[in-house]
Amino acid sequence: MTSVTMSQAPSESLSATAYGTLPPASTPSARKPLSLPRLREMHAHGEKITMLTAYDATFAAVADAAGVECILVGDSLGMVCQGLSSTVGVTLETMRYHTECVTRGLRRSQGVAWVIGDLPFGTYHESKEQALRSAVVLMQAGAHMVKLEGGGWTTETVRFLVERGIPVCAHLGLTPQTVHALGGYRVQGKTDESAALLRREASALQDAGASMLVLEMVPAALAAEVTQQLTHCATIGIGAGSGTAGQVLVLHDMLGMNLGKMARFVHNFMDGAPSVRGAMEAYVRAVKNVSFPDNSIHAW
Ligand SMILES: Nc1nc(=O)c2c([nH]1)NC[C@@H]1CN(c3ccc(C(=O)N[C@@H](CCC(=O)O)C(=O)O)cc3)CN21
Ligand SMILES: CC(C)C(=O)C(=O)O
Ligand SMILES: [Mg+2]
Repeated sequence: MTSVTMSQAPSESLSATAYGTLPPASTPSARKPLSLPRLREMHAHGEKITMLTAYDATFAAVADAAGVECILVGDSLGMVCQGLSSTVGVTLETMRYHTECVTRGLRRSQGVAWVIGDLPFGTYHESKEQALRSAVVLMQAGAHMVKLEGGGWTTETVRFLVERGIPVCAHLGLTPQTVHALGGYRVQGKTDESAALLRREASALQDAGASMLVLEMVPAALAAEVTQQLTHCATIGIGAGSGTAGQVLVLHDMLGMNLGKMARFVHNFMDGAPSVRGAMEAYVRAVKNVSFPDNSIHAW
């Protein structure tokens, strides 16, 4: 009893000084902020990592309050918010603007989510120096980490950013920024050769210092294998089955809202949920207890 009082009193006064009055300890916003050490701990303990996209202040605050640990300001906003037919047309200025909206919402709601800014097409392709300049724009907008798409050719860039204190999330499998080279939004890593290449690239990205790796639209067995192979980099799946260290979905998709047809890996969490926050809480529960994704429905 004494130890509880002793350990709570100093942290309460410290928090009150730094952040003003905190909500009661039972509210989600009283959770510990996610950090790279906390991420490593979750990964090591096999606790699933939850991620959703968000593009504005209110949705970010609600997702955080629902217990979503990571918020990805995805360049999918080009398709979802701007009505583009791919993510290729999204600019760094647009990503900076939405990253600021999200981080402002989290600041005002005392949210603790880990914010990942998606580097858009063409802003990290030229050189590692260009990538650093682009990453700095998103970090100064409040992101904690940047994400970039691609395999071997990005490893030098990943190392350059990580050495300079910028946490990096890599992205393999279906990389939407290269949709025109891939010939559509198709499953990747189906052949022995492409699966072997993906395994090699995943290892190289981990060695370069990436602490997360999105695996998009790859067979569940391959994603599970890569997840086991990476001990220092947490895989985050989307259309990659239930064997990854965490999951991500596009916000509008999981709320049942889409301009075209839904991808197979999507589940509408508004089904049976009383509110948007309830749907997000259902998503967090389903990812944590590994009931989403269902490999017989949502994966390849
Ligand atoms: N709303 C939204 N959700 C996403 O998941 C998403 C975006 N936008 N924009 C960026 C990329 C593009 N993504 C996409 C887009 C289309 C399919 C799709 O049409 N999938 C079909 C066909 C699969 C196939 O041909 O093999 C499917 O049934 O899943 C999948 C992922 C994923 N990302
Ligand atoms: C689908 C996720 C991984 C993404 O990159 C985005 O939303 O832009
Ligand atoms: Mg993206």
